[in-house]
Amino acid sequence: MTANDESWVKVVVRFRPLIGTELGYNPLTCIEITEDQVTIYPPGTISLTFTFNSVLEPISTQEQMYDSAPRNIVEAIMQGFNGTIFTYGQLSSGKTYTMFGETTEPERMGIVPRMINTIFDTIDTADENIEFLIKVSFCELYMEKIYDLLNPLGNDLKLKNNKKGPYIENLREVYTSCDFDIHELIKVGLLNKSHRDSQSHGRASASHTLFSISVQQVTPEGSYKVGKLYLVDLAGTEKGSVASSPTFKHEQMKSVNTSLTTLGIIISTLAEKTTSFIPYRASKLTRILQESLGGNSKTALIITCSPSPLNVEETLSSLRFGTRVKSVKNHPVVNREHSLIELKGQFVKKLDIYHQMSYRISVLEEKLDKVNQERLSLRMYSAEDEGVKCLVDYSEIKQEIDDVRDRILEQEELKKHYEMNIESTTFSINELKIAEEQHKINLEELENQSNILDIELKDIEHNLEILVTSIDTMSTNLESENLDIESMELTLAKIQAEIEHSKCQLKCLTEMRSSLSKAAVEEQLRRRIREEKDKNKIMKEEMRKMEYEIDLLLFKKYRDYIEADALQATGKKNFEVELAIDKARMKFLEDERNMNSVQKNAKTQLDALSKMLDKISKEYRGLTGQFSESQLEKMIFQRKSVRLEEKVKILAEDIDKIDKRLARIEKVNGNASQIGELGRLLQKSNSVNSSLPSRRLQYSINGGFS
Ligand SMILES: Nc1ncnc2c1ncn2[C@@H]1O[C@H](COP(=O)(O)OP(=O)(O)OP(=O)(O)O)[C@@H](O)[C@H]1O
Repeated sequence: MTANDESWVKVVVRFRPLIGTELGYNPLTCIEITEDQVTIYPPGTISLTFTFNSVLEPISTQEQMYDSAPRNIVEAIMQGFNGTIFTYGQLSSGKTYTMFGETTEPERMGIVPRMINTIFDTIDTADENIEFLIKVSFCELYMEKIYDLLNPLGNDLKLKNNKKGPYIENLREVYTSCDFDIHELIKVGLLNKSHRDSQSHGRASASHTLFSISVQQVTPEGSYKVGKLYLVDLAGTEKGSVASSPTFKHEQMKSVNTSLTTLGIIISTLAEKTTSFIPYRASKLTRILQESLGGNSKTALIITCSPSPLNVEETLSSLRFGTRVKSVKNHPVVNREHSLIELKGQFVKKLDIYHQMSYRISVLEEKLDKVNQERLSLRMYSAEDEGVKCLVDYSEIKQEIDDVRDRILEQEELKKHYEMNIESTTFSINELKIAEEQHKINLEELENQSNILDIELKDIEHNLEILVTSIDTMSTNLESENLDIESMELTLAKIQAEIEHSKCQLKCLTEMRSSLSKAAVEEQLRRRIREEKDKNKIMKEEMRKMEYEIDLLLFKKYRDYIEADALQATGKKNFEVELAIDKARMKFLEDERNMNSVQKNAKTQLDALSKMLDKISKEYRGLTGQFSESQLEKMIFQRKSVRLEEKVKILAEDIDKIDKRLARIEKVNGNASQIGELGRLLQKSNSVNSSLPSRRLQYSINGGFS
């Protein structure tokens, strides 16, 4: 089997040694291997024989397995082909052992570690001018979800398509230049896998693992070829009579079945060639491996089987699957691209051959002309048998000419091909030139933009300086405003103390006023007047009584006078009566005097009280006015203090904003693409800046903020 072999899907069957309960079963095996064939003897029924590219005994070594097909595919990768190696089989049939083996023991190493050695052996012996670029990825497909085994955070990755075909988005691809690194990466990947497997029962058997390595080679002339290899350890097929885990859940089985059934359908469709539609998109596995199945890839399927009659059904099922895969034809081609220098070199060589051929044709044509001339002269002069000889010579030459013509045609074909190549290359060159021109224009534009950006940057720096200065000024203003606020607060406290004092005074006055209210004074006065009037009344009563007594005495006197006249004896009595009258008159006058003085006193007191009342009222009015003034002043100060607080808040916010902008500006300074943003920020900052002095102005004009 060579790398250039035409049908490039190889199927190898590998039987593993007996394990577990198989060792105690009788008969031990139901298989017979003869070279590329295996005959299965199912208990109680007829035997079936299958032929494959290779069938490996249970005692086969890992090296024999690697040499059966994988090695050729790996070598083909180094020639620029794509390749895929699958391991397929029932649960615990030896898929993982075949694919990875035991990486610590060289003899028991599986395909993957051996593949790495082959690649690096080839690199070691290759032309030292060739540059190799190697990248690897390692992922797991479980329940139709893709997990990155080289990145523990790479869960449920998306499968996307680009013009090259399907690819896994965000899958970590590690570039590496030494085999040790790749061995380490595999260890890391397997560790991640076993960690994930331990979190979910049955996952190990229900997941497909995909290891991929791509090798790109670049010559000093610029041509390159790239080969990509997929190594796929498929999930176990559904029924595993020996080791099927009780934890292998229904959903897991369903998912495994979906992908493996799709794989089977695709392989059957490709083998039968009944339709051109291949349902690659039915599962993620087949989508990823599209090129490996019926496409541009050299593919090997390694079917792992148990030799025990206990697993005969699964073994037969796997072998039938392998038979179908065998009929699939892939069409691998080298993924190569020649450099322009190489194409030109080839063209020059072919041109040289063409010129040589043309020269030979002209020589032969000359020869032919000569022969024709000879033949003519022979026809004219020679016998018939001699003519036959000449004709024989002529046919040989003709044959030679025809050959040469064919070769010329071939060369012309080649020439055309190379001309086309050159044409397309020239076209590409022209396109490149156009692209270069465009690139130059873009470059110029970029330079212009860069200049503009430089200017803008300078502007920004300048504005920044202004901004910093204005921030300083604002800070100073803020400080002085803070001082203002402090002094205003002091004044306010004083005023509040005064208001409190005034309130106390007012309270006292109010109390005084209530105790000395006009009504009360009036009432007091009225009472006194009433008392005086009563006294006066009593005195008047007494006076009336006295007048009555006087009248009575006068009457008596008159009567006595009359009687004295008459009697002249009553002269003494008259004198006594006149004396009593004089006394009563004197008392009356005194009482009248007393009453007048009491009235006079009461009036003086009333006047004094009225005056006092007026004075108190005046004082009360003054204090009330003072109190309302204080209240007004307090309100004004309160309003002023609120405004000042608001102003302080605005200033603090402005400073905060400016700080943030400054931080952003610093950030933006290093990134020219964000300069527009910076400009906007700066404008905003400037507007903030410019708005501040106007506020201050307003404040100073109005004696406060409005
Ligand atoms: N060719 C072989 N030589 C020696 N031991 C083998 C061979 N093949 C498989 N084994 C052993 O058989 C057991 C099962 O193999 P392995 O785990 O590779 O099976 P599997 O098909 O990958 O299982 P699963 O489907 O569960 O992933 C392991 O203990 C392994 O070491």
